[in-house]
Amino acid sequence: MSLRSSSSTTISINKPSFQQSLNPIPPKSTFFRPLLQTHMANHSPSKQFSLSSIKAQQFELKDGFPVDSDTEISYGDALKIKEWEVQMLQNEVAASQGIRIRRRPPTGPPLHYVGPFEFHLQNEVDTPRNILEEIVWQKDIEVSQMKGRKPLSMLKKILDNAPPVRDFVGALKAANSRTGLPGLIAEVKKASPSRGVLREDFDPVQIAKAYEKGGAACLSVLTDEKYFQCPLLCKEFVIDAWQIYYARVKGADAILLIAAVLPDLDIKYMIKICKLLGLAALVEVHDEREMDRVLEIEGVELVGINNRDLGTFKVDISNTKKLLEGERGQRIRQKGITVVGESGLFTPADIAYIQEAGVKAVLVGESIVKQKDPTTGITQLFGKDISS
Ligand SMILES: O=C(O)c1ccccc1NCC(=O)[C@H](O)[C@H](O)COP(=O)(O)O
Repeated sequence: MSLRSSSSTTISINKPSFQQSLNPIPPKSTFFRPLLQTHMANHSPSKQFSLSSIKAQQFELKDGFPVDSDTEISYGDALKIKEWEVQMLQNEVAASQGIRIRRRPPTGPPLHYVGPFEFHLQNEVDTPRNILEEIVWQKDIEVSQMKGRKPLSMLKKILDNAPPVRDFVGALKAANSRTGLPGLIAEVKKASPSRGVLREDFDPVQIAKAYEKGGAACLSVLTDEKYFQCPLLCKEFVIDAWQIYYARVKGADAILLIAAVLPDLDIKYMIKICKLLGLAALVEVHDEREMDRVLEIEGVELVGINNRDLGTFKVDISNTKKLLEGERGQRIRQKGITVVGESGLFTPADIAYIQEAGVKAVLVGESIVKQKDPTTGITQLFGKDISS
């Protein structure tokens, strides 16, 4: 749409400027409620715009620069601007915590709009900067659509029909005590953004059964119907509390929370929901700053150190060691946190290396899912049979 100022300069706002694939429906700000509520209380449209004659700050261009003017715009547009501002505020808060992944803007930013924040080039704002950001923006659309089909109220009604939660952390600890090796979370995945297709003949049930036979303590899969004895991690890009309920309804026993994506308040809130539902939360970090943030959050029992940088795909297993060294490592042990070493583990030497660093569990995908027989793949990975 466009606004026409008194000097008849046309200024476009809310232009559908996203990549086509990212723009089928208007997303909603569903999360970060405390912040959003505070922000909306201070900036509520009802405070700034009357319903009958809605006035908003607007801009005409003079010598190419925006100039405030008092003109009428629709209530809907005013709300869209607010929603966009709140989203930008969320990104600002996340950035202050070192989170480089931004949440998808609710609409294209108004061109030349100067709100509480200043914007620069349009492309900086409406184009994902790396694969993880793209995944998260796509997830926003997916979750909005799924929530439309299965609202939270509906999920809550069928929550009791879900199978009982199995003890995810307990299973890892038990495997560690039994074998003297890190408990294995075996990942069922057909492909990944960094490695492409890993297995053409992909039968998730057969692979999961082979993992179980090979001695996996837990399984990591995309949310699916439950077929297995092992506790299941729903390996998802969780950005909305709704996904946690959905995972539980589908039989998950644990979910993944990625610190590179979620601000502290979101992680705290989601951990509370996990506890309410009896789920374990695997909180994933990649660097020291993320680890330090997570160590400040109460109730974290399971931390995954991802050796893969999800922005660049670079894998370095010494990352696990680095994050478990010195005072930080001591703090983790004092807190009784179970640490999972994730990604890039291919050989018994790799397992020994990160076990030495202090992990009690590992999350492994590629090296075992690619094997013709994943059961044998597990034995080869650990250098011995860990099934009994
Ligand atoms: O694996 C990817 O390419 C990837 C890209 C973007 C986001 C997440 C991604 N993977 C998730 C994981 O971290 C791994 O699936 C998991 O840790 C197992 O790793 P691996 O044993 O190296 O398959």
